[in-house]
Amino acid sequence: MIIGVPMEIKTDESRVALTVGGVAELIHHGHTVYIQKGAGIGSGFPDTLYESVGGKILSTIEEVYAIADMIMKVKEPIEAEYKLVKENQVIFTYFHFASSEPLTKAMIESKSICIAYETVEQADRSLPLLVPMSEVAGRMSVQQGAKYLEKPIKGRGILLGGVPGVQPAKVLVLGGGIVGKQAAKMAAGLGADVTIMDISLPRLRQLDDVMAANVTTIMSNQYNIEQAVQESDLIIGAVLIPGRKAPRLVTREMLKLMRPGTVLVDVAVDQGGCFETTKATTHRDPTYIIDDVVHYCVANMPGAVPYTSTVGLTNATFPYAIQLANKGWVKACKENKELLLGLNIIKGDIVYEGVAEAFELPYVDVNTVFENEIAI
Ligand SMILES: NC(=O)C1=CN([C@@H]2O[C@H](COP(=O)(O)OP(=O)(O)OC[C@H]3O[C@@H](n4cnc5c(N)ncnc54)[C@H](O)[C@@H]3O)[C@@H](O)[C@H]2O)C=CC1
Ligand SMILES: CC(=O)C(=O)O
Ligand SMILES: [Mg+2]
Repeated sequence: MIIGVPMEIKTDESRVALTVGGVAELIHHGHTVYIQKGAGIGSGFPDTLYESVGGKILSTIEEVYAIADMIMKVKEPIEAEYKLVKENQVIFTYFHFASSEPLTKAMIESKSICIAYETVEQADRSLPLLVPMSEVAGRMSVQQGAKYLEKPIKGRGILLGGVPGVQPAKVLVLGGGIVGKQAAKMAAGLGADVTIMDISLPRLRQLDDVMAANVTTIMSNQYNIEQAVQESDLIIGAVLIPGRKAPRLVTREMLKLMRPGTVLVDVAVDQGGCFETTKATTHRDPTYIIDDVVHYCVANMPGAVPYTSTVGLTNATFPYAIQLANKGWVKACKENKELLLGLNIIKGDIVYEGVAEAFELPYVDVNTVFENEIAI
């Protein structure tokens, strides 16, 4: 198979979809890998290193899309890339379709096969291709939150851990999954007074068992959230209902109850966000203020630490990529239930229910599509 790795062109996104080791392994299995010039530089992989293991460098993004049977990316195609995606081409990347109707419609029109990292799902319902980036974003959310709590950038002016004789900041984490757990660990490690809310009691039990004494677990409901936001300094949005739009837990009205300078970090922004006032921002211009409340809503947080994120991400994606390359998408997805759940759009049909529901578009059972594929 011919695999293409374009350079990420989302603002300040420096991750790349394959490491040099990954390229070497694909070539070892008989595949050809084209990498766009400079695609790996931000993650520490210069073109010469890719070439040293047999990777082929192409100068432009157009050439990469034109030649490849399968495109491996990190972030969803952005508008400039829509027209480059070809019929029957496999696109293996994060899509977060439920948060973007234009992207969904463009990929339907492209007639490509869209396999979304974020919906590949294991039998225990874990999301193996989201986990490593959620670990990064969870840890980063506290780093960013601490920074934006500083007064010169309009935060409350409070140090997360306080100092002896002074109370620490209060951190509220909405959603106690991967992002939430990592965020709580970091905030607790810095000495903050941390509360995690989740709707899953078993999850709250697990967290209670492993967290430090300065972390409290509370059931997530509208009343508890409304109470907690009033006394929190930093609120981290970390909820997820896989493949669907994030639930809006913090309303615009609730901002009025918060203290001026409260910082909201909405990690769930890539699924539409869990604050009503969330709108996606970029690393270059990461925050905005509404009602004196600082919002940080960067949809590709791990992109800012590509040395860590590229390796973390590709450690997880590579075992699936090699199956897609060796077997082709139909056989790979039929034989691997985890990959099957990654299929979101196939040649114009939406085969992931949450995405169809988000935009009230028709949903097609993936098995019907498979029957047609095999009949061809
Ligand atoms: N902005 C960025 O750069 C990044 C964003 N993310 C996003 O972060 C979000 C969280 O991801 P993970 O932690 O991996 O998901 P996860 O599935 O591990 O955890 C989500 C948690 O939210 C809980 N939840 C669902 N509804 C809730 C509610 N109403 N109240 C409280 N909790 C609720 C679930 O029970 C679950 O424990 C996702 O949208 C993911 O795409 C992940 C990585 C990077
Ligand atoms: C998960 C995701 O969207 C990211 O790592 O950018
Ligand atoms: Mg994202």
